[in-house]
Amino acid sequence: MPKKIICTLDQYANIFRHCELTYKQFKKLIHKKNKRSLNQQVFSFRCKVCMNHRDTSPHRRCNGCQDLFHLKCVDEESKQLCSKCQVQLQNMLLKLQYITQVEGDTLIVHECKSSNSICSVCYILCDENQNQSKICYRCNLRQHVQCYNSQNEFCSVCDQYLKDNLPYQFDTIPNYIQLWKSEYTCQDDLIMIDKIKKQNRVRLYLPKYSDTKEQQFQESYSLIKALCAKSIYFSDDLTYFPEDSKPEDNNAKYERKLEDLDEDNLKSFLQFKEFSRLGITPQLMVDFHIKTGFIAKSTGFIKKGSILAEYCGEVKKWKNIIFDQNDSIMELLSHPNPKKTLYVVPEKYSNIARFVCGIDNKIKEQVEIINVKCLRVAINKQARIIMYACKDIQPNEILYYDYNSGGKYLYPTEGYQIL
Ligand SMILES: C[S@@+](CC[C@H](N)C(=O)[O-])C[C@H]1O[C@@H](n2cnc3c(N)ncnc32)[C@H](O)[C@@H]1O
Repeated sequence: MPKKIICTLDQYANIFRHCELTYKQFKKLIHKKNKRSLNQQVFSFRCKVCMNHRDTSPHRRCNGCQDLFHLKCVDEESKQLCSKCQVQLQNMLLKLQYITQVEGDTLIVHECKSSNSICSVCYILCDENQNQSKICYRCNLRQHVQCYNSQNEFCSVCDQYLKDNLPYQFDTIPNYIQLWKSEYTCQDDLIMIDKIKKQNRVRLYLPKYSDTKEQQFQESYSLIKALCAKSIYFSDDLTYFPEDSKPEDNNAKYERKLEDLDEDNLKSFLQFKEFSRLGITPQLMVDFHIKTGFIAKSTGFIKKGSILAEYCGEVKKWKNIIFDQNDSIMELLSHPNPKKTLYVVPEKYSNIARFVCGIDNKIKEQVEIINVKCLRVAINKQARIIMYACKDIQPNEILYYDYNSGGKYLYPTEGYQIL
């Protein structure tokens, strides 16, 4: 029988604040998990909690995830950890030693190891075996169904956080995403260096954009919300953290197969970038699906050949992605020396492209629904990836792309399904 400890709610709160041993275990665990991406985070001087503020008010590094946060953005008593790690710590402590129950204003803590969790909203035990709880897609914590905001993919705490922190007007979105910009994101001028005589095999068009500001706002907002939920900053260009790669590593001469973008296609792409860099998407939005998480789908008719997005994220060499858990890796530049082959890894910086659903190309029905393809091109002598509609796309269609179309099977798609 597990040992029972009875304590008041105040004492309960203290258990989670002052359990030194488990706190250290937690720190070690999180530290291990983040060791690889630690250097990278040194460069992202953004508050982990409010995300969008770059002011120089007092800040510190979280002892858990090592990200920076403003002191003003966390509780007085818990200055060692950012708010996300605090909740994780609470749940982890619980999993290690306690199950709690509230009876009146008294809390009963059962001392035992358990796979159960407390609800991150009401702090009362959730039984994972009964279908009465859900996991929030932002904080990854479990909540009772009644504590969850059922209208939404997020728990009520995260939902409120996003409502309070995200822009609520279309005109404020470009300024908002400016705050997310990294100094390592390469926003180069796209210029036509040489006239390309040979036309590209695919004709790219500037897509149609929604007619009303309200609709455009819904689209951009859905993207920003999904990015924020996954702690990804918006970025519409490739990002080169010095410890991962340098822009010079992306030299199109290493890969002969890359096409230079012809004059008409470059023109369409330039026009497209003027909008997309401001966070304005073509008629696309990010929705949520219970089975796959976030998905990109159309909000209007999209003509075959329309540009949908540039595939953006951090650029990494093979050796830096080998142990990567990222689920959206895409090859950028195939180098004769495989160690120098470059990949786009949208882990911290990306755009709508990383929400495009994958398919399992061993299943015929799934291949048939592909409506997005990529054109891998050379612009300013650097490799870039442009996603475009490979067929007409009807309103409300989910976008599907074969992430293994390069034939290297880097991307696990077993068990994938059509939604
Ligand atoms: C490129 S990301 C797509 C965005 C992702 N859904 C998210 O919420 O961040 C790829 C991941 O989405 C999920 N996914 C995408 N397409 C899927 C499909 N057709 N069936 C099942 N899972 C899919 C898988 O978890 C995969 O690792």
